[in-house]
Amino acid sequence: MASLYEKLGGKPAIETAVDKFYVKVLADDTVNHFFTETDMDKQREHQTKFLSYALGGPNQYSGTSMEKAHEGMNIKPEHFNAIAGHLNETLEELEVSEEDRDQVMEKIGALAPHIMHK
Ligand code: HEM
Repeated sequence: MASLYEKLGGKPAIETAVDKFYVKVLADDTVNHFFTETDMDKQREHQTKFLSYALGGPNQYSGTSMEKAHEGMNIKPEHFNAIAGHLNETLEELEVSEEDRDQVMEKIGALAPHIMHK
C-alpha cells in the first residue's frame, strides 16, 4: 500500500508541508523555546525529517535513535501534544482525510514514550 508520503506527492509535497508546520511551531510559545538554540537550517531539517517520518517516507527512526535525539530536553506531554496538533492542522490544511490523519497521529503517538521525559 502506498504510504501517505507517496500519496501526498513525495519530497516536494513534504517541503510544502514543512513550510506550514514550521510557521506554526515557531509561533507557539509552548514549544518554540526548544528551538531557540537551533539554527534555521537545522530547524528545517528537523521538521523535514519529522514530517517524512510521520508520513511513512524515508528516514524511519528506531525508538533508541529518537531517545538519543531528544536526550536532555525533558519534553513533556503538553509539548508533544502541541507538536502533534500542529502536524494534524498542517495535514488538514493540505486536505488530508481524517482517516489518514488519524493514522499519522497513531504513528507519532507510538514514539511518544521514546521522546518524552528524556
Ligand atoms: C514523533 C515525534 C518526533 C520525531 C519523529 C522527531 C524527530 C527528530 C529527529 C530525527 C531529530 C534529529 C535531527 C538531526 O539531528 O538531524 C530530532 C531532534 C530534535 N527534536 Fe524532535 N522529533 C519529534 C518530537 C519532538 C518534540 C515533541 C520536540 C519539542 C517539543 C522536538 C524537538 C527537537 C529538538 C529541539 C531537536 C534538536 C534540534 C537541534 O538543535 O539540532 N522533537 N527530532
